[in-house]
Amino acid sequence: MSTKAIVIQPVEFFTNSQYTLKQSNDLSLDDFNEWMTFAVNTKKIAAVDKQLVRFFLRNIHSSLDNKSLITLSIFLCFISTKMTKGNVCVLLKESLLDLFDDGFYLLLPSNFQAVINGITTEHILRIMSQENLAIINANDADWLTIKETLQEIPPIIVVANRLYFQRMWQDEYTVASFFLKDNAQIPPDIAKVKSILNKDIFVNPKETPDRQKIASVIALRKPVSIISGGPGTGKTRTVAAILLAAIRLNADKKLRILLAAPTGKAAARLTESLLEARNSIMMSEEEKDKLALEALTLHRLLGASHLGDAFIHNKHHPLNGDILIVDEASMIDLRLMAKLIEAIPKNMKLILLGDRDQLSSVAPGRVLGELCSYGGLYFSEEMATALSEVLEEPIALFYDKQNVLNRHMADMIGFLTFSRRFPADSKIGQLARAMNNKAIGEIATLLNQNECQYSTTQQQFEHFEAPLRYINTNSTDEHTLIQVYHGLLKDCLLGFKAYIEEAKKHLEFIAEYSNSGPINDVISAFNKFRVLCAIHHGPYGTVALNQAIRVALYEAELIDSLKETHYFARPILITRNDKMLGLFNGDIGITLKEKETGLLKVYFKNPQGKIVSVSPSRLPEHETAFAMTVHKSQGSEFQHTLLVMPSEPNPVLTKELVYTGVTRASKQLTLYGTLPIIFHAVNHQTPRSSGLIEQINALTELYD
Ligand SMILES: Nc1ncnc2c1ncn2[C@@H]1O[C@H](COP(=O)(O)OP(=O)(O)OP(=O)(O)O)[C@@H](O)[C@H]1O
Repeated sequence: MSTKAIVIQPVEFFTNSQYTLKQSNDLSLDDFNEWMTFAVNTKKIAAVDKQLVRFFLRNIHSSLDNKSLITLSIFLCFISTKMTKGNVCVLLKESLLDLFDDGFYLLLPSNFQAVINGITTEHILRIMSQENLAIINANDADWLTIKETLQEIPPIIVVANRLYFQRMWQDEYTVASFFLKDNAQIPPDIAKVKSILNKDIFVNPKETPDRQKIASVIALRKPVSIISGGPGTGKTRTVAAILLAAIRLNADKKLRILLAAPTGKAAARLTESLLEARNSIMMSEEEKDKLALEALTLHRLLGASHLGDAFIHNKHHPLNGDILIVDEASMIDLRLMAKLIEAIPKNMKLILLGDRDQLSSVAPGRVLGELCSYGGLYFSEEMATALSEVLEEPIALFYDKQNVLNRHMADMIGFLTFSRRFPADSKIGQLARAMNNKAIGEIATLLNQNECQYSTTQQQFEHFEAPLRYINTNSTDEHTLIQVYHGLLKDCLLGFKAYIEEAKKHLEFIAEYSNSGPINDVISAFNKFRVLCAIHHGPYGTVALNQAIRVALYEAELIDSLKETHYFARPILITRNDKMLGLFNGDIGITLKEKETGLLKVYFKNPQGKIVSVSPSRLPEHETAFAMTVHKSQGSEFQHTLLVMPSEPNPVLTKELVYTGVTRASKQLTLYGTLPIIFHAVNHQTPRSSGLIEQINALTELYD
């Protein structure tokens, strides 16, 4: 590798342009529209927020006065911004001033701030109700009982203090009622379950009680179940056990088993892990063949059409199968969960797998996390009896009547807690657990003990091979900051070197994309190391780092182009679905040269393990992927993850984000950041408003 100096590129920072306040006491709706246009252009609100306000105002029929129209517009704009931030509903407060306290108020020019002064939320809701834009209900039960009689449902629904867009409420209702559906499936004989699970499947448990066995009994007995656990806690192994037990319980019929995950990468990992899991359980060759299953993306499973967001499989045309396993369920947003649920026939068993502590979906909802809040080590009397029968442990261990929060829900949730990937002495595991528990002192001790210093002789941070490295980026000294950036780029060079050398080694062999062996090797080499950032912008964001890594690779003569947009070994991250090409948001491809033509092609491995190639000019929206956001890394893991935190606090910094970033590392984690920023993140949880729990509770009361 060349020892030439690394050139650090200037970093672009987001600059705010100014909005000129119109000096008028007689504000009109046009003025608010003008402000919204400015706010969209300066990325203070999304274009969809503006469109939504205009859409609603078109449906106003009476002649509201100017002030009411402006106030209503501001309110609508506010609720739209909340929904675009991932909330399913808005939790209402008494006055608009209180309601807007999360920063929206400060976005507004002072003239508009003055307009909403003293206005109560009730006043706005009354206007919306009069205009037939909203229906107001005192509580969930009210709404559930009158829902059936309504001919036309207005676009906004208010239940107790929660305001929804109608579609969101409907999706939440679909999800809530699905999880409470009657058990139309007859649970298998518990004695048979016991003999099957205890024979070869679960031997020598690593913990007492054996939570993998508990989760298996739950999944075999309930039509819908959730298995949540951190990395390496045996979710896939438990699924293999459940499927094998189901096959043995149904020896007389051919079970139709479906596997799916939200992204292509997660689907490919599920296929691979399940194939691997078969080797850790004693089974016949015939049973092994039955478990050689291929996972699909959820979109493919449901049959995404080339037009619009409708699916081929829905309540009128449900899926065909007996058991459906969906992995990485924390990534499923409310909308997709509702669509999935609608496509599930009555006799199909659904098992959701995921890690409740990971980042939620980008779109509204935190479905898995919320559902998991019902789980624990307590069950209804019926389930507790079944469990103690199979586990041969006293019932008192599992059944404490006082603790049953909601027996319908608790009975379908199994938590796995023993991580085989991160045993007690694993530093990555210790850090992840400390972050999850918000154990600030423990985090500080772990990071301080593993802090690495810059070696001026080697011009890099020491101990590149260590399992946990912390590099403190906190400094006001320019020289130190430059050194940190140098060290960071040197780490990137060391991390990506093996991948680029692998790509170069095969340069002559990649004759065509059907020759998948070498391409697989290059993709695997790339997947061993990754830079993850919390954000896009700033010196420690993906944009600046991708640019700087490219320059560093060029300076080290690992890549030979600095000018062209597309270049040999450029990793590509797809950011927009292209159904025609079969490429989806989150897919990663590698730019290589086709030997025969000498042309660059981007090679992707699809969830079925096939290599597909696309000319760079035909790629849908994409970015460089040396550095990517933690959000985009969900469902993947890398041997060595280099996690880079920003130097300033940011609303995206949450406990779920750092936990997800840290747990993407399977063997080595290098963390660039500062303790105050890491503590700031750990102390913030993803703020998402939803009424899923309230709806489930209200429905439980109705059903009971
Ligand atoms: N009961 C068990 N007996 C033996 N090995 C097990 C058992 N449970 C899990 N393992 C092993 O532990 C490792 C992790 O298990 P698994 O892949 O099922 O975890 P996971 O929770 O699905 O991981 P991921 O976070 O990658 O999704 C695998 O090598 C698996 O074979």
